[in-house]
Amino acid sequence: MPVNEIPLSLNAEQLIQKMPGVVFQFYRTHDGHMAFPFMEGGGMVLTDIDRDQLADDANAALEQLTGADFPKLMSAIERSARWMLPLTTRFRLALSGHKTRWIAVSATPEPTYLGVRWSGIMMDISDQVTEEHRLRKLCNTDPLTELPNRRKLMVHLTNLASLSSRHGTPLSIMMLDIDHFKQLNDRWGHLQGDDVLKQLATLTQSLLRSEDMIARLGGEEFMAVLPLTSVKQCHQLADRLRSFIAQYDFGLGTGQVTMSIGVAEYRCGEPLMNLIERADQALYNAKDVGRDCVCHLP
Ligand SMILES: Nc1nc2c(ncn2[C@@H]2O[C@H](COP(=O)(O)OP(=O)(O)OP(=O)(O)O)[C@@H](O)[C@H]2O)c(=O)[nH]1
Repeated sequence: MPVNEIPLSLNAEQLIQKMPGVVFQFYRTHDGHMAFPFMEGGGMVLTDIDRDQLADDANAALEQLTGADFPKLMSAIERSARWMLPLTTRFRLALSGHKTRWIAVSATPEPTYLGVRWSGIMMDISDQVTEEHRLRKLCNTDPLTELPNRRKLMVHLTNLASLSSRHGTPLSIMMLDIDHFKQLNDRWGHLQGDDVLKQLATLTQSLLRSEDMIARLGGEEFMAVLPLTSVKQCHQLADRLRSFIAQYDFGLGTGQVTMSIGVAEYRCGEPLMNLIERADQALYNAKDVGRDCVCHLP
């Protein structure tokens, strides 16, 4: 039978019931009253929702949205209403007995004498959001040590530098490099080398504050970013870290793994590359004067 002759088994209303999402109309009156006079469909979104209440008054239900999602949704609605632009946003919905679900909204506004009316759809996009989070983590994480990678660190450092410039607060970095790692690999094997990198990641993370970030830049090189820390404090901390590592066993016997560390403090408004180059140069000096030490440029 030709495709255009296949009979429709459902009318529009039945079709909406079978959709994996919700079709709705939403009003916001001039005095801020909100309501969903029409809301039909299938999928998770409608479980648990009192549609009669929403048809009457949606304010109370919307105010229960998780965390920052209520103000975010309200400002998206405001923007859409003001400029008559499509309303496109996402928010979390806590359904009792279920994990919090992510809902995507897409709706078209039109002015009415009462206020603004939107017609649109809502879909449960929780699986898609979980996948997005997984991919984002993958993009920002070093697979061997599970530390943040260079990309994540640079975003973090850029934000902290901007805060430091704005508030005049100190910000320092450490560039850390394992000494003679090639020899360690040659002597104990690459797998043991990998294990040292992993242990080092756990160790340094446990010795730093939770607001500090340590990232693996690649190979045997790491960088730590320390907000609200002067270069003097950073130097002291780096030396404590260095000394702890030099005395740590790593399963190879103490004294087998040492690190050289270069430290530098951010100068208000300077390009980040200058800061990184100073720490790098300090690290180079630390290697030059015999390794297992901390240096900073005068
Ligand atoms: N096991 C292991 N080794 C790595 C990894 N990434 C880089 N390396 C090794 O790290 C070694 C780094 O060697 P070099 O750059 O010569 O530095 P080094 O031997 O530490 O010497 P200095 O830094 O001058 O003290 C190389 O042999 C790399 O193969 C990794 O993920 N796992």
